[in-house]
Amino acid sequence: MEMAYNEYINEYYAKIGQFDKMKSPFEWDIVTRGLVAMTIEGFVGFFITIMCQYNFFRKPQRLPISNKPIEDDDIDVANERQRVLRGGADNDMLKIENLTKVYKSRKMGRILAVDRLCVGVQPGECFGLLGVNGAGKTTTFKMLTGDESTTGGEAFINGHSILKELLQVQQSIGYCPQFDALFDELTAQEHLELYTRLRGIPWKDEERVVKWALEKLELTQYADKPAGTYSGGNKRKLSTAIALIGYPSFIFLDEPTTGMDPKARRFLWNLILDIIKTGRSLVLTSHSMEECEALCTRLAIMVNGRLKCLGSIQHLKNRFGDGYMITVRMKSSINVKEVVRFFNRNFPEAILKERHHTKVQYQLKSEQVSLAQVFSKMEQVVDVLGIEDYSVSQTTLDNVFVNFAKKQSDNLEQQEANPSNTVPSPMERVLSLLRPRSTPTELRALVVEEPEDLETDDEGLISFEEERAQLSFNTDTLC
Ligand SMILES: Nc1ncnc2c1ncn2[C@@H]1O[C@H](COP(=O)(O)OP(=O)(O)OP(=O)(O)O)[C@@H](O)[C@H]1O
Repeated sequence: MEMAYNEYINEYYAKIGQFDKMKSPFEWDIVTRGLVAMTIEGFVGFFITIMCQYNFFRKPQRLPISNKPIEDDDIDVANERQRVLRGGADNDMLKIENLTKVYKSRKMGRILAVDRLCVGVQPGECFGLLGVNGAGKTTTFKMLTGDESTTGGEAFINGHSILKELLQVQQSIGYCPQFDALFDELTAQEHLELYTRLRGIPWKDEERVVKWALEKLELTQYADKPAGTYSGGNKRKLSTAIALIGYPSFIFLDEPTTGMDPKARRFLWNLILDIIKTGRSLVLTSHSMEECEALCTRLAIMVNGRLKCLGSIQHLKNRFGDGYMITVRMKSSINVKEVVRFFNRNFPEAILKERHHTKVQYQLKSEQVSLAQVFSKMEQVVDVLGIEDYSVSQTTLDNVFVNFAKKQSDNLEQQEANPSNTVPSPMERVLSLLRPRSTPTELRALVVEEPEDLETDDEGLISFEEERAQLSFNTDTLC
């Protein structure tokens, strides 16, 4: 603007013949001043960015975590923990040892997002990480990919530590984040070119790799359109294509098929199956049980940051969902009580799973009653109880998931129930300094037995419960 204005004034002076008043655009107060300021700003900004990247300003505090078994762990989860901690997973592509993350936020207080996660993923495995919203899946991914710092524990990808060799880890992984990290103005072609260069793919191979990725994800027709104009499904495809660039040996896909149409979804599933066949490994999060059934060789369900069950799909169904689900739909809600009474009398072992306006659902173990008995008893009362229709099905992965999902506590609910977590007024802050600190809600439940002597420094062998107690007294220093 200043150059243009100066040019305009110069033209005027030239017209009236006052050539001595004309100024060069490079004079200090016209452009040079701005250029110098921008140069300094550029260097300072770059320096600050580098310092932030390497956590120069604030080193995340880490907690030593004991390798003791956790009492209420499920048997499969406990076995996996033992396998990992005793070195049985040393040859796995991914080894996670007691990975823990505590977030500290002004509004919510401290949140234990991931709690002592232990798991190993073998070569050629597609491992599914399931859980309701807020269970801690994305946080786990972020820690493994270096997006977030870890509060405790360690993980190895391809034998490289995420704490000490993050660069090597990042070179061997592909990551499709939950929210598309795309530049709206760049086209698919430009995105892929950018990532092939970041991945260090030789210039001569760039064109071939980009073409391969575009074709593999069926994005060729959108190659030259800006990503900002893509549909949700196509954005996911592009994010997945970016994750596959450079033939990474380990791939993290965070809800990759969200928003994709059924055809595109199946296409991606086939692609994932092809990847596994090449001996590479994959960790996947999804809210689609159908997807997990189609892809996952093993899966785990996460609740409140902890693994609640782990194993192959068939194993989980056998352990947690064995039996039948009987769904009864009534003509009117008046008969619901009658149906409940009928079940209590005839199938006393049946567990009431759901009860709605005109619908009830019961679960029955298959060894408790045969299918023939179920049908014969139901047929006798269809008309008497005013049953519109009923169905008997084997329990699905959905049922298993819903059972666990019910156990997830909602942080927001806790937050509302605990007014001490809300933002305090300045006066309250001053008063709180005079009061002894209380344990925040999220961690209070876990601080079951407070250690008698918190000062004990047992060379890093402090138990996790003690560590949590310490944590509660040490609010300000946590990252
Ligand atoms: N940056 C953050 N600061 C504070 N709390 C956070 C932050 N990120 C996540 N959380 C909290 O950590 C917990 C786990 O969140 P996370 O995003 O890992 O869940 P998720 O299982 O991936 O859920 P979704 O299925 O919705 O993606 C939640 O309670 C969430 O509120």
